[in-house]
Amino acid sequence: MKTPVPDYLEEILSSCAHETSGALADYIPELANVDPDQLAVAVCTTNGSLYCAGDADNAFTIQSISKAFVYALALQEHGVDAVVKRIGVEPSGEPFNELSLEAGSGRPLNPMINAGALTCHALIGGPDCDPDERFEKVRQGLSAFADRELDVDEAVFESELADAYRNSAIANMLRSYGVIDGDPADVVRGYTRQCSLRVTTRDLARMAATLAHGGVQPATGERVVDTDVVRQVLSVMMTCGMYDAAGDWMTSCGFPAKSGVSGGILGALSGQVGLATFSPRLDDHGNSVRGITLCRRLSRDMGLHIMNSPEESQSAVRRDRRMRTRDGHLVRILSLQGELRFSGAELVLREIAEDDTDLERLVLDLRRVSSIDRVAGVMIAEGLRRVQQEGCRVVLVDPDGVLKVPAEHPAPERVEHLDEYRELPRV
Ligand SMILES: NC(=O)CC[C@H](N)C(=O)O
Repeated sequence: MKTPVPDYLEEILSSCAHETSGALADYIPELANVDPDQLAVAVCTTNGSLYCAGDADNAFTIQSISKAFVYALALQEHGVDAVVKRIGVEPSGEPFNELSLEAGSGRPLNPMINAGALTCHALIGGPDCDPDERFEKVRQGLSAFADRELDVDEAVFESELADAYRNSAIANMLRSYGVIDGDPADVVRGYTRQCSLRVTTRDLARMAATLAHGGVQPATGERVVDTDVVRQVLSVMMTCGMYDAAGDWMTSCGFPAKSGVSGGILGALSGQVGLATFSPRLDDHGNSVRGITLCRRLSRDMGLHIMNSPEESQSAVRRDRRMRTRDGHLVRILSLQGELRFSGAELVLREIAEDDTDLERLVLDLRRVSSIDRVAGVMIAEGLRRVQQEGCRVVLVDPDGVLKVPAEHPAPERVEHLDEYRELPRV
């Protein structure tokens, strides 16, 4: 059997291949020289399966997509609180290269606009780090996300640096307000090199999958950043990743994403997939026109919108039986199923709490439960502790050990199967 995923990706590429609206970014002269018809998509799951279509191995510069990853590296190095003191997390509603700081705090509004990204670059390695060493830390960090040594497109770098008046103005503003230390020219140079790192659509999908996988690179198994760092990065991507088109993006695509002026878009949905698109023509916000069309399709077809209503889920309680043992004890057997989270655990606890019979034995059959998350585990363990305290004997049928009972709670009895109770007469 040939998996249908590549055919699907080919199909969505051909459905938007005819679109030619938008324009190449030309404020970086070298970017105006690329082939505008390039088109690619790549999807990488959190278990490392990668699917590509179109020009997925064509190289282009990462540009603003680097901001999400350098933010991750800064958070990892300094901790979330320290970074949030320096760079805000509010969507700016302004173009990415606006000269603006948050009223009151004087911080850049967020790390996805240039003011925040320049500040973020400067945080890597601390204030005394040599600028070349700082860039090398950034390059190595991004390479770890991609599982490939990334290098710089020197022509794009020189081309942007020669014309970097706007970013120099922003860096000088940051220096004058004491947001960055050191020479603003070094920060602009390092940041511009960071934006000139060369990637392919395939690389971006791998980098995205590392975010979707909680900071662990799916192919290497290497932890690149911690889970709390990833949560912070994805949250800021969700609210600020598409600049002044963030609201439109949220409603139509609804997954955390970051775009760059060379035409890439990277998106990540926690626990599921990382994805990337590449098409160089941009809309007025600086986002790839066909990239947005592709992301809308992917979101709709693959159910990636984080606000989608969950599919109708089964009740956590699959069966509820009462029996009396031969020696006369009343037993209630609750058979549970599925993935137990807060609402499932609440249902189970309510069923037990509302039991007005003189319950002497409670059997929880967990063989059809696939997982119990942390909150549901704590709730059920506490419920069981309480019924045990009231003198009820609790038995778990949990051969796979899905319920982890905290050490300080009385350990319930565990049996492998229900045979002991199966032949008993029903009440
Ligand atoms: N939106 C972008 O991709 C902008 C990145 C570009 N290097 C800049 O700083 O202007």
